[in-house]
Amino acid sequence: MQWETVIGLEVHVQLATQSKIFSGASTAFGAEPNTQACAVDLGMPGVLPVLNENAVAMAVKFGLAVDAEIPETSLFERKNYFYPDLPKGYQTSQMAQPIVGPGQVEITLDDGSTRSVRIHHAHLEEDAGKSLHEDYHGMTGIDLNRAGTPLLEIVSEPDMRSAKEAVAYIKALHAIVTYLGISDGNMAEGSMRCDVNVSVRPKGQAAFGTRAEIKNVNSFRFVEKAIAFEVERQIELIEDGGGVIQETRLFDPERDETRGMRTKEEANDYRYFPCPDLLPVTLDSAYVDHQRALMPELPSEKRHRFENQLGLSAYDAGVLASSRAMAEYFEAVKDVCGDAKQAANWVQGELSANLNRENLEIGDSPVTAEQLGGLIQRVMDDTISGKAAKQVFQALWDGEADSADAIIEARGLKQVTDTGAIEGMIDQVIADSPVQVAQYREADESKRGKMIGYFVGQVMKASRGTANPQQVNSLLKQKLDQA
Ligand SMILES: Nc1ncnc2c1ncn2[C@@H]1O[C@H](COP(=O)(O)OP(=O)(O)OP(=O)(O)O)[C@@H](O)[C@H]1O
Ligand SMILES: [Mg+2]
Ligand SMILES: [Mg+2]
Repeated sequence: MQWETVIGLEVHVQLATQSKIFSGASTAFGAEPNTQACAVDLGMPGVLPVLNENAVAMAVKFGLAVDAEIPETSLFERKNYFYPDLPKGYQTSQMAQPIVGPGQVEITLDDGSTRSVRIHHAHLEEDAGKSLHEDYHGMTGIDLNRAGTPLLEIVSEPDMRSAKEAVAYIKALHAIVTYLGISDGNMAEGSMRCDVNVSVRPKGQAAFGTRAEIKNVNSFRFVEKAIAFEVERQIELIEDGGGVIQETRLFDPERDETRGMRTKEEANDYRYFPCPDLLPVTLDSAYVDHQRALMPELPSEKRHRFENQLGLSAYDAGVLASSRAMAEYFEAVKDVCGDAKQAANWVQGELSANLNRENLEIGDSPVTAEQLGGLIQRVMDDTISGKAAKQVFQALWDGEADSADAIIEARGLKQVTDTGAIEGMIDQVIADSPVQVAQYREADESKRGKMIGYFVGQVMKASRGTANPQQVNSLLKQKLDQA
């Protein structure tokens, strides 16, 4: 039997506000446990939540970035459940009337093809606290610092059909939220967490199979592994005559497997009801237009501009626009050297190879955009050869000096463009190679182009690579053709 995988994702994005969604407590990461949870975050009696306007603005910007409808009215509701990290006994969330309506995201697969994934909706909610199982000698500690941190939960339609598509989708969301500056997107610190819903069905069947939901998968690689394991588990279950039950599972990154946690609650188990402490949120079109005007250029817009205005290939444009940091670095290099194609080649070639090798993000590159732009300038104005440029790059990377010019000077890499000096070397090579010269002069014009390579090589060797190859070529031609 041929099986088809169906995937839908719930992605929780931590919004980059300074304070919490309903209180003034700080959201800074890494503070001492329980120093950043105030009475509002804990739901103490007699306190009232006040909605953080920045969280609203961020959610609206996200909605506009995915072509979503922004409903005029949205509503906060209480989602009631008991858990030690939720002392309030309910999470303030949105259900029936979320802040962002249906939209869509364009995803790019490894082969460069694109497709669209529909967004069902996105809603605002508060985060819960965190259980700390490791550090307390057999006891579980509860850190409530995270309680009340604003989250945007982005719920996709079950539109993805492979782990690769799911990863491409998360990457597309990551690019959007970091471009918008509404989240730092740091997956290791939990700023983006995915619940992965997976089901399988016989190929050709219209109805979906029963889904399992894998909670809190927090890296691109784990998403891929969790899906691979889950798909196999479900197919095996069904082929053995059993069935998948709708449940919440946990991914164990040490064993690359998912394990059952609890059977899935139905929405009505949560007894959602409108939060009596918070007014409905009403956004008029002037507000939405204002937010639209504040939006920066988005990944897909940048990609199209790189392609259409700067003349880059679709592939190059896609890679360079994939993160805001990469796009900004590339544009800074281009502005210094004045040539988009050269800038693209160097950023994706030499620079990326070095970053990958040392496992660095572009933001941590030891070579700055100004330095790389300066180096490319020296290649373009023929001060150094392409070969010498690689040496200079490496020296910049190693911190040998702080500009390409200083390294070129110190290492004596300047190309010889003085015609007299080059002519002297050419004359010497011609005098030393009587046999080759005779062969060249007897040969047809059509063969000479190839034969000249020998002489160019000799002259370059004599100059230790510093002669300008184009100049060597044309001067050699003149001299050899003369006699
Ligand atoms: N048969 C299916 N196979 C795979 N994914 C599915 C299937 N049915 C629904 N999904 C996906 O599951 C997700 C359901 O998320 P949603 O937030 O609506 O509900 P939930 O998981 O029940 O609620 P909660 O927010 O409490 O986890 C969506 O992303 C949807 O696309
Ligand atoms: Mg959900
Ligand atoms: Mg869910």
